[in-house]
Amino acid sequence: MPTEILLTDPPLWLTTPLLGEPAATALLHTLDAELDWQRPTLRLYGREHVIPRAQVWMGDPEAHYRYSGRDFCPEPWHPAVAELRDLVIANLADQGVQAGFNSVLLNRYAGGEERMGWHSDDEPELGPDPLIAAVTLGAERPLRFRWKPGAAPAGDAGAAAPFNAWLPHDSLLVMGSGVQRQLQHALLPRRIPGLRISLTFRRIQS
Ligand SMILES: O=C(O)CCC(=O)C(=O)O
Ligand SMILES: [Fe+2]
Repeated sequence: MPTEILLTDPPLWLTTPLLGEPAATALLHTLDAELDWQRPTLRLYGREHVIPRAQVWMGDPEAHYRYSGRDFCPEPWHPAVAELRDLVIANLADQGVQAGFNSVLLNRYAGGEERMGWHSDDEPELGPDPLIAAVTLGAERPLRFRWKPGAAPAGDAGAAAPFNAWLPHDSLLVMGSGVQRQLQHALLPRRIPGLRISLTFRRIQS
């Protein structure tokens, strides 16, 4: 499986394809049809906002998670998601990376206007230095990265600039050690039509 290295320090890389066809497209439709997609409201600066996407939180029963001030209890693993989790773990093992995931946040973007704002996946439950594996199915959109203040690599100005990681259908983006500490990422609205579902596998420490 071809791998494209986006950053070496901290490590950020993209592997495509992951499942191959027709499996990847079949999985997109299975998840779209069979999951109980939720649009919770979040409190931001004292006001309630419906999130601009839909989501499902899934995982082992003990993998509780606080996100934007709310406590999420995971849904049990859908068999297709559990199978994908194991494939991602095997793919990482092939690349010499030991990883275990007890939970996944699934995000469903109905079209280009749906989005996720700037953040790092740095909640305390994830531990000091999480490895997060993000699978994309459906429309190809860019995940935008920007360096946190003081974290950008020294040297030429280009290395410190924000950049896009284009995430094609059936791809695996790995955010390794230091990515959450040094960078933020966002899925910004773009005039790119089509359904996209992402699965960000994580390990919650208990
Ligand atoms: O949809 C994406 O690719 C990004 C999702 C993400 O950043 C997250 O689930 O924390
Ligand atoms: Fe994220």
